[in-house]
Amino acid sequence: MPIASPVIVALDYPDAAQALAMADQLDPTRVRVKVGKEIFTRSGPAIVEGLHKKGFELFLDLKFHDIPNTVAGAVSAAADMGVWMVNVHASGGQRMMEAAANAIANHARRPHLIAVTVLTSMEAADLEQVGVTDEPRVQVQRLAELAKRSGMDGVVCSAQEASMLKAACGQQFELVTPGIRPAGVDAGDQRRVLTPVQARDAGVDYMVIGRPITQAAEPTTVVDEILQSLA
Ligand SMILES: O=C(O)c1cc(=O)[nH]c(=O)n1[C@@H]1O[C@H](COP(=O)(O)O)[C@@H](O)[C@H]1O
Repeated sequence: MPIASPVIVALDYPDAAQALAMADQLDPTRVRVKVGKEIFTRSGPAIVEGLHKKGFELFLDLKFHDIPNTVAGAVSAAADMGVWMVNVHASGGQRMMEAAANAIANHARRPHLIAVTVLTSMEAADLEQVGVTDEPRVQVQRLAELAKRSGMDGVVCSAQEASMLKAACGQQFELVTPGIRPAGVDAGDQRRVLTPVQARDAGVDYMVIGRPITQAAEPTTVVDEILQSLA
């Protein structure tokens, strides 16, 4: 049965034991979890299996970005693992995203297929260094519209762009937003941030939250506080 919570906890840990220990403190009926590049590179599909066994719906965040044939195969492998959500980089282009969508179109357990627009750690100066002179929100909307045309279910963006994208791409187009920081919590390397309540009010569907929970002295208290603030 799908869970109603918008919260996805990013399990960014250097080993499976720590990620699984954190998961043991979380309730799979109240939050989803995300497996990213650090833990997956260390532990591989075993960490996905371990979290599935604990009953979690899982976002496999490997941000595939390669030639269409390679990304199609990678997304297909993710679907075979039974993950709930998987992502690619929208900047891989329309043919790459269409190949990814086609690869899983008829999969029995088709995951949500999401495209990353502009990383939430990037601001205008970072984009300029890679040759994009538009403001982040302009580039985000450009890539979100391309992702929609290419058959993606939604995008990863900052909550700062959520209301703009709901207007541009429609209510059904899913918005997954990292860069979430409860008031007073250090932004770290994130640049385009909002609080959980601001993100909800902006219309996001899912919020990815890592260090504010995983680095807290009492992670479960932080999860409770976030969920209560959203209730
Ligand atoms: O795709 C992602 O999940 C992602 C995209 C993005 O633009 N920014 C971003 O921070 N993320 C991921 O979201 C998580 C955010 O973690 P915290 O900054 O610790 O809350 C990390 O696991 C990032 O890899």
